[in-house]
Amino acid sequence: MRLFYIFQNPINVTILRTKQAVKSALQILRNSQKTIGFVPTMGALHKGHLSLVENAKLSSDSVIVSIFVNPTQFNNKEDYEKYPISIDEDLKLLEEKGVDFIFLPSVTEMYTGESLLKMDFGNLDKTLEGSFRPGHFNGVGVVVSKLLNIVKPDKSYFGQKDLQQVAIIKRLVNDLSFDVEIVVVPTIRESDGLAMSSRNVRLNPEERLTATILYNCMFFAKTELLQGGDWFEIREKVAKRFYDEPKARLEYFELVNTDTLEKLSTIKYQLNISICTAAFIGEIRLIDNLSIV
Ligand SMILES: Nc1ncnc2c1ncn2[C@@H]1O[C@H](COP(=O)(O)OP(=O)(O)OP(=O)(O)O)[C@@H](O)[C@H]1O
Ligand SMILES: CC(C)(CO)[C@@H](O)C(=O)[O-]
Ligand code: BAL
Repeated sequence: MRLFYIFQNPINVTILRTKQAVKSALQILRNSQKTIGFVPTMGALHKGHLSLVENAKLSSDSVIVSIFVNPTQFNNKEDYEKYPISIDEDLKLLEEKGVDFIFLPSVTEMYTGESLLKMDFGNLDKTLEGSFRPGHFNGVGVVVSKLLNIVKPDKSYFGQKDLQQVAIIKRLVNDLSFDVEIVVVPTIRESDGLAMSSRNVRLNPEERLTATILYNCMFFAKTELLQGGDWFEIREKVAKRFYDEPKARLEYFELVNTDTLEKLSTIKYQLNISICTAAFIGEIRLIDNLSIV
């Protein structure tokens, strides 16, 4: 019985709720030359997040995961209020994965009053998500800067699913000389292609089936492009597929340079190209992207 109990609780994860607690706990590691891998999240964890944790475990001595639903990156009040929260389940999953520390700050621990700092990333935050979620990347830029300053990791892990976020964070880290390596982890998908996302739990069963339209359209477009198809004709066909699906509403479907996010109309003479898309499935807004070349 006792052995069983020990087996069920093999790892001791430490929960840190304040900046000071993070500082003290990680200083001990730094003093003994241990490398620190950091995975920032907003919780409601799934296999996509766990893949970031696995990558961190492989290349860092100690792993810290933050769970913080950052209010300043939500441009839509209802999206913030309905953002899925499953702390108990999250802690269990992270403990099973062998994470060393979980940073679980409150909003008042992260923000004292209104955040006045404004970040401008040029074209990077004006296009794609930036056009539809005003202020979103300012909120992401500020909170990621705060988290990196608090944790001071050697490496920090982000998902390719949020391609624009990756481009912006790389730029942020470079421009502000954060001493951290940004590691980008491929998108983990369900067996039918849907990118794993915390917001997927808000889809009803019918919407969950419809949600495959994002991946299916990107896959269709990629196949046509690689066979020499014209981008604008392909996009017309994609728009029609969305139009014919009453539960889906397309916001954008763009061909872009993966690093600069510059919009493209051909895959000729270029490398590093992705399709990026966002769509509402019912009331739930999902994003995804697919690398072309
Ligand atoms: N399917 C996935 N595969 C790999 N990484 C992912 C995946 N989904 C999210 N991530 C990454 O996990 C980190 C935390 O993301 P976050 O907590 O916002 O989850 P999410 O699933 O993207 O939620 P949502 O998009 O609904 O806000 C980000 O770096 C994000 O890119
Ligand atoms: C990077 C992040 C944790 C900042 O709140 C968030 O944008 C996310 O989960 O992708
Ligand atoms: N991973 C994206 C976070 C957001 O939608 O706010």
